Amino acid sequence: MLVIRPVTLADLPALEQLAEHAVPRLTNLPANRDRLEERIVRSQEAFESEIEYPGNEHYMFVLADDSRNEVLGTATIRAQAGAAEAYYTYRQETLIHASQQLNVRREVQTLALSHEASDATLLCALSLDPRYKGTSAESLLRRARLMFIAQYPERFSRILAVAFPGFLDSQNESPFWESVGRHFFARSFQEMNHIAGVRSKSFIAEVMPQFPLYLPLLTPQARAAIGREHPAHEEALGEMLAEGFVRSRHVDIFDAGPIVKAERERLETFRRAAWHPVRIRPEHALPDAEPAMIANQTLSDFRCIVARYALSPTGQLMLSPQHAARLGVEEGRAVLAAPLSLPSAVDALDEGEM
Ligand SMILES: NC(=[NH2+])NCCC[C@H](N)C(=O)O
Repeated sequence: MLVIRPVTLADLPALEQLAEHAVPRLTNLPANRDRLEERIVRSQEAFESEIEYPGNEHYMFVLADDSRNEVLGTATIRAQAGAAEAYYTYRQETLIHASQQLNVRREVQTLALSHEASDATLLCALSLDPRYKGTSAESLLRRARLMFIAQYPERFSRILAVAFPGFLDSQNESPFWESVGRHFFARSFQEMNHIAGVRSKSFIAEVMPQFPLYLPLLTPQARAAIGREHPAHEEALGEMLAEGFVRSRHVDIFDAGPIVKAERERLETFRRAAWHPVRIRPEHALPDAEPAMIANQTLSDFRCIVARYALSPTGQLMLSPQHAARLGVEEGRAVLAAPLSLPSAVDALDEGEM
């Protein structure tokens, strides 16, 4: 049975595999044993600390098949994207170049370096065993983090954001990086991505251009990549848009991948999540019902599974003994449930942003 739980040190070898096989490689999941070990320890500290407001915590989860003792995926929440160092993005802006004398008026699109997303809580570092791609396990891995945030709102920001890996061409090169970053760091995109994950990021502040970039001066390939996700992340972006995230004006500074964001109360999972007391019933006696994410209420023993959303007439959530055992709940304890299905996505720019 598949379950989401906090990471432990025993998961280190599996995490290394997941980091190595992430497509593309992820800055927040460096394929480096020492860095991963630090991240696990840091996550354990976050789960065990008493926290009143978001700071520099990382909460790292794994998707595990507990019966086979296998780790199939991982995902992280960074409580505050820019808690220790600033979180860098490019913000899409419009400048108007006008001359009354010459009777010209031109709108020019620019990208300006920004730290505006630093306060947001970031959902990041998701990597999944490819055998589970497109299954409910993938949705569980991606969205169980929302079930966790819903339970511990004081630990997170009101604004949630996700930065999707940006477009790479068939040679695995980033056209945006080739047109922008490459002029400042004589390294390939893949090397930079690695350095950003394994070393400190202060080099970004030191070397990235400080002035706005004028889009007409970039290559057409670079312009076309702005706000475009990596082909392997199309469905994931679609799911987050269906969840209620909207595209922001911010994009990644290396590959121009899209950054989506939302006030957490607007997300489907938050709006539809409800507490129910548990009633344990034998598997064969459970009525058919839509699948839901179901989470227990224990911080450092957090568990979230997919099971049927079978409610008794008096509002108890009926679980099989196996499911109850996975969640570590007894009859009468409360669990949080939210439907797994989502309405179809609306792809829009955040209207709150000018
Ligand atoms: N794709 C990347 N590795 N981007 C570089 C890191 C940028 C990121 N927004 C940060 O400040 O941490």
